[in-house]
Amino acid sequence: MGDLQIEMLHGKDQESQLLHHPDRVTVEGLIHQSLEAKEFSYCPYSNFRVGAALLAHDDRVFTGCNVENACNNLGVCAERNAIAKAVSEGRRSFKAIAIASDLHDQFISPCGGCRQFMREFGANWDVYLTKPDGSYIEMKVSELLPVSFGPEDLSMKKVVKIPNEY
Ligand SMILES: O=c1ccn([C@H]2C[C@H](O)[C@@H](CO)O2)c(=O)[nH]1
Ligand SMILES: [Zn+2]
Repeated sequence: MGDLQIEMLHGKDQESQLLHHPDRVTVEGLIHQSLEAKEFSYCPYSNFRVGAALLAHDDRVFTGCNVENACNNLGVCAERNAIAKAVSEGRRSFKAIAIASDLHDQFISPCGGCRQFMREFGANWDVYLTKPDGSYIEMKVSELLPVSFGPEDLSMKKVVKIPNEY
């Protein structure tokens, strides 16, 4: 590694930087923000609070909580809420998302819809599945949603050309 690169890594968790992961302090901060976001959860139907904190490429953090509805299927998950906030403020590139719930013994696992929503913005970024004590496991979007379908697939070669107008 060149001197310049070493200098750029100065003061950071070098291994994390080399692996293109956020450093430990950043990860812990993001988890803390997901736990805080959980406090705003609106979940009168499930009583299942979820919070998310999404780290964009420019290091801005967007938080989200689940927001339920009397018309049940209109509820939105914490992760999707955070992603929609970020995209609606011009961010489409993400480093990581932390997800928090109140489950005592389990790491919160995102639903299938949220996995697909994350995958829309790339498969190679980090997801931290946490417990309320701040412990976590780290997974890539691609591990949570293997053999995924994404935006690139829409423009792959097809056997027939479907005209725009029928
Ligand atoms: O990863 C998850 C799992 C569940 N929920 C929400 C959806 C619903 O409001 C409640 C119960 O499923 O928790 C999330 O927001 N994120
Ligand atoms: Zn979800």
